[in-house]
Amino acid sequence: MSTTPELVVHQDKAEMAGAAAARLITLIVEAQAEHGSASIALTGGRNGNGLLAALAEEPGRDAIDWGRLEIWWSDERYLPDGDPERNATQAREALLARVPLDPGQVHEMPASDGPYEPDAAAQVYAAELADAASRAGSHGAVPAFDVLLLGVGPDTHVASLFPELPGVREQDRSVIAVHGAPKPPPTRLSLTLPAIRAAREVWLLAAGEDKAEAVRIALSGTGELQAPAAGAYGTRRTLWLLDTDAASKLPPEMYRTDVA
Ligand SMILES: O=C1O[C@H](COP(=O)(O)O)[C@@H](O)[C@H](O)[C@H]1O
Repeated sequence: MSTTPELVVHQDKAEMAGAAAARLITLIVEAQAEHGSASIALTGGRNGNGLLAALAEEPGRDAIDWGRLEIWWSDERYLPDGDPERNATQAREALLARVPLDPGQVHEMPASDGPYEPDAAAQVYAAELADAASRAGSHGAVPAFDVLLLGVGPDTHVASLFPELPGVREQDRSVIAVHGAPKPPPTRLSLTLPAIRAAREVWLLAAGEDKAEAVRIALSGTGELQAPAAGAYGTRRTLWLLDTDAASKLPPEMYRTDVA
């Protein structure tokens, strides 16, 4: 079931990151109250890491019960463990190493110096997700993440699903290896659109002028093959968190500027 995108525009990238961090704290606390533990899927990229860094600085982070939070990724750059370009390395530096998380709660996608080739690595992560889903009593291939975060690339890519590449067409698998990505590194691992759509909430983050055209295209009825961001939505809520530059090509009646 698709949910209609809600758009919130913030003054600038820093305000957007701070507001998104505060919003994420609230969501996690509410999810923990509602069903015991919370599960979130992180994104890489500038805006995803900006949000995590803002969360690390936010005093409200102490409201989160860090022992009851499962952390996953929506995509990963297939690089050696600890590589500074890996999404997991950047998330560790921005937040994860600064909060009390047990390693068993942090579900990184496999690294290129591990035992798996990219396609096997995707299968291994898919199996880990399926196991977590079944332990949570779900019949789906992935857990119903409380929130799944996505950065929107200037070409409308989300996770590592790029326009017109085979990954964006995938309907059967939850995780795929991506070969020949137009953005370095060329080899990546990614959740697919059906896996993304299992999330209760999907938040798409975009800040900066270089994202304005991608945001316009994705929200103007373009199909998901041409604009993967258009195919990313949650079962309860789809939220686009933007700054004024990224929203500059949208008609103002499409969005609100409050931070509710
Ligand atoms: O390479 C990636 O890029 C996207 C977007 O990054 P941004 O820096 O343009 O915000 C990111 O969401 C994805 O996780 C990452 O692997």
